[in-house]
Amino acid sequence: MNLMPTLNNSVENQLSSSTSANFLEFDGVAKIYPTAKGSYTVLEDVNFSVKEGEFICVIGHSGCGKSTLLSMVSGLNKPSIGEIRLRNQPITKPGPERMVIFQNYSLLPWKTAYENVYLAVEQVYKHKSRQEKKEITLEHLELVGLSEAANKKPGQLSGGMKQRVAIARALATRPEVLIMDEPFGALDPITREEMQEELLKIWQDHRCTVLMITHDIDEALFLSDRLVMMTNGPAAKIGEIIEIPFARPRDRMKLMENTQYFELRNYALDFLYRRFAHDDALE
Ligand SMILES: Nc1ncnc2c1ncn2[C@@H]1O[C@H](COP(=O)(O)OP(=O)(O)OP(=O)(O)O)[C@@H](O)[C@H]1O
Repeated sequence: MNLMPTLNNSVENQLSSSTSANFLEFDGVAKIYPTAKGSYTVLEDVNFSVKEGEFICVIGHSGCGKSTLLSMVSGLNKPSIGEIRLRNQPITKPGPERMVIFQNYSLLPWKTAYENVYLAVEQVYKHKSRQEKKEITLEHLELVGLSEAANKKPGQLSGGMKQRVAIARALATRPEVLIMDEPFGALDPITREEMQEELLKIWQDHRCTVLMITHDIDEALFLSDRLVMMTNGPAAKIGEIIEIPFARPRDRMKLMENTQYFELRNYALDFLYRRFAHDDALE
């Protein structure tokens, strides 16, 4: 089968076709770190537009600059050249409309699940009453199936439950952009698949824009609308963008019966292991 209608091989085409979307735009972005040995260019000439409500996965070999790229969307890091704009406004600092979820959950270990979520709610909804903030917190713990565990501390929760708390905490602040840096990387394969399905359900209901780093091609094909594949660093760029055409809601078993799924999977594997092979093996 010819993959060409599905694969958008030209970053330039991608740009010209999506500039009208201009929800989130990467415009000539480069990141150069000063090091003891001189300047180190991590990312170079990244141009990319994301539509509102899209689910984007980013894949690439270890060290190519995926986290650096998304940390610039969060505002925790700044481009050295170019800019990233959200609704035409350059991103210069962190903001509650952009929330980040990390692999290691980053929960406060001495606070309960409820308190971890409540703290974020309190920071964003300063004008709301205590009762309203409580309701928002409980609603989001329920959303991720953790009402029963609200009073447990992170040390009493499994990895999947801790990541659910992190998702509840991020979503409770109603972000426009959810940035996820390998959120399920520390989970066992079964919990990981469960979390992917939960995330899709939540995303379908709440419809924020998601940017997610993953090392797992199957995860990317199951979750995303488009898969951004990075070239190797230094000076990594967007190599290719694959449009993932599968209808939603997605059913993992049905996807596995779809020959196009394996064609896309093989295409992505070929990109990573042959065309941009690297010493560090992906999963
Ligand atoms: N503050 C910094 N100063 C200098 N170099 C840095 C700094 N932060 C990151 N780097 C380097 O930038 C490169 C990209 O790092 P980054 O964490 O963005 O990659 P990544 O693709 O997310 O990697 P991984 O998949 O292993 O998490 C790496 O070589 C890293 O060592």
